[in-house]
Amino acid sequence: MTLSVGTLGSRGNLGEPGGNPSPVIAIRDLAFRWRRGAPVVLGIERLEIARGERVFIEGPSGSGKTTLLSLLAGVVKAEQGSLRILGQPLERMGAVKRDHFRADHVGYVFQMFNLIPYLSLVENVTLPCRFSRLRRARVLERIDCGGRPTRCLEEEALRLLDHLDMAEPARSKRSVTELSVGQQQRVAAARALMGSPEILIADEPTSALDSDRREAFIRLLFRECAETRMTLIFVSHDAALEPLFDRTVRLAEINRALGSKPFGD
Ligand SMILES: Nc1ncnc2c1ncn2[C@@H]1O[C@H](COP(=O)(O)OP(=O)(O)OP(=O)(O)O)[C@@H](O)[C@H]1O
Repeated sequence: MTLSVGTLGSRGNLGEPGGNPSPVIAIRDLAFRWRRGAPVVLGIERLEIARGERVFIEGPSGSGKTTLLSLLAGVVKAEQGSLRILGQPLERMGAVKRDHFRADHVGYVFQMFNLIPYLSLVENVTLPCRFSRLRRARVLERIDCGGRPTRCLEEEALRLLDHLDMAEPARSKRSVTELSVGQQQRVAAARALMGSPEILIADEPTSALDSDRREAFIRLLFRECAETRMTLIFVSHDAALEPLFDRTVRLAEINRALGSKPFGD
């Protein structure tokens, strides 16, 4: 099955200085198995996602949602087919290069948030800028702090936390361990947004929240993504959230490794 691209803009992808409206994510004939000899768990003929699109990934348990996110983030690599992110072929990159690529271009909100308990809220949020010079440079470009980069990073972290209604806990130096689940989630989102990565991936980030707070969180996420036309890939089991998104990708429909859809190894 072929999914069409919603063309939402034309900022040039990496390696395409002409600024063609090429997709931020492009998959062709991809096959992934967790280890050699094991069955293919994800087989996607074609999937394209445009810059700025907000995509809801839906599918039953075991259909490969988290596997797809791991591939998009470059945590794992497909043995067959091609996966281009920002025009770059991830399948041709080694693990170290993929780690750098992820640090520079992908923000990830994990299901369990993965905040670091011995760091302050602001330090948790500025973390991506320790791993990525590009994300750090983007913050420093945006804020003038009189040549004091650490202050710039802290200011940006506080701005993001403020937008996510977390400025007060950050200023009062609350520990990560004292935060509610909803508050931890917002810190995790601020961390993923820090340094404006082109792609934001969120894996079930709302599963611990009640429905009102889920929707409020998503709207906050949308607002931040819209500022830099970030592409949002969002996985959830909650069908009520689906209409908020530009598009839904149904893995049960496109994953040829599932059920009746034969997949030629
Ligand atoms: N690290 C792993 N090693 C081996 N197999 C795995 C691993 N992670 C997932 N799988 C297998 O890959 C398939 C897809 O799993 P995945 O976690 O991507 O599904 P999912 O749609 O995210 O499920 P859920 O909604 O339950 O989180 C399943 O058959 C699963 O058992």
